[in-house]
Amino acid sequence: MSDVIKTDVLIIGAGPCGLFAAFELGLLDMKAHFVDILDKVGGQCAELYPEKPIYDIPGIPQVSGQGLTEALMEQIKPFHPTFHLGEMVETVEKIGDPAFRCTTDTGKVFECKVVVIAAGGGSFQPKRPPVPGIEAYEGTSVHYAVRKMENFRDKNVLIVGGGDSALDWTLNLHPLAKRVTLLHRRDDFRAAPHSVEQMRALVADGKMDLRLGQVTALSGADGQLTGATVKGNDNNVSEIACDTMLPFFGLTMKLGPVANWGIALENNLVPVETSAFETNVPGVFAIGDINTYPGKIKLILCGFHEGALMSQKAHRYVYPEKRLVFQYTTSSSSLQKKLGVN
Ligand SMILES: Cc1cc2nc3c(=O)[nH]c(=O)nc-3n(C[C@H](O)[C@H](O)[C@H](O)COP(=O)(O)OP(=O)(O)OC[C@H]3O[C@@H](n4cnc5c(N)ncnc54)[C@H](O)[C@@H]3O)c2cc1C
Repeated sequence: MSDVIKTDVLIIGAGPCGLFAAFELGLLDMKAHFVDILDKVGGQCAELYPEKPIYDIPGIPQVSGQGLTEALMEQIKPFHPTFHLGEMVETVEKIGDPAFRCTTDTGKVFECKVVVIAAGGGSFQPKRPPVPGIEAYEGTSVHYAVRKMENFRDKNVLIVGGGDSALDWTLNLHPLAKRVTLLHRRDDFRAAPHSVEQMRALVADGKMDLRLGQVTALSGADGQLTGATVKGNDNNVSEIACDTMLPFFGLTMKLGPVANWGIALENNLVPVETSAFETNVPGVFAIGDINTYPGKIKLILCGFHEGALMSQKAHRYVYPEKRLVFQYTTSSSSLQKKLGVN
């Protein structure tokens, strides 16, 4: 077993509600670690609408999804939360009263007093392209994310898609890979225009290939890809030699492993009581889009409120011997000291 990471609170999901919870926990001296399946923080705000303006964050008339994420990161800085990105919490196991052991898909192990499920709509999961038999190559030759660029050195890489991820990885991997081919179903890309221009310049210089069409079959053996059959827009069928394929067809949200943690669920949401947003398992809380209770609305501001109330109850589990005295940040010198604003 890898070294166990001990923390007061493990927050599963670094969306806006999880991020703000670290602030409320920090004010009450609780240290938080985050795990998020995405390789960035901000949840839906950063992944689904980074540039769209949000108009209903209290006191902020207008802020973009990315702007809100950055502001929340700035706000929680004094509490130095630790982020484990690109990892999914797979198991949550009760080991005390309350105490939990949580493991991720990369084998990290956490032990904590309190678990905060801030998993939004669940885990963002890559959409699988409709290619027969693709499952046999997943994890060996077909990858839906680039965790380590070095793994693609000297590979014959086929990147499929026409959005930002496809274009970004085309540009990032082409200096490293033996050859990169970008395949998209039409000669029209949804990615940032300057990335598209850079890609076209590389194609013009003969440094990479661009093909139009769709993958209809894969060839190889024992999980090792050797080629992809492509039906071109002109209906011609051809073979692209490749040992690695990276399809970027977007993300869907699935509840994922939350369903296996022994927590009561209701229509794929986690029912909570509304004084602290605790689940049916004492010490496990659910805040933000993942929870449900009478009157729930899926707004970021509701998740912020839930994080504040959750922290009060979490304090009882982390510091059972300490009495909590309510304080305002405006007037408490002790809170201001924690925030470094004295
Ligand atoms: C287009 C659009 C516009 C919107 N506009 C507004 C608006 O104007 N105002 C407003 O208030 N709300 C708006 N919303 C809703 C708002 O974005 C959500 O309410 C908010 O993001 C919920 O935050 P969260 O922290 O609960 O979850 P999320 O933002 O969904 O984040 C959850 C995180 O948990 C991670 N995760 C899930 N399962 C696991 C696991 N097992 N292990 C590790 N990580 C995991 C996910 O990867 C994700 O990053 C909008 C949503 C969309 C899609």
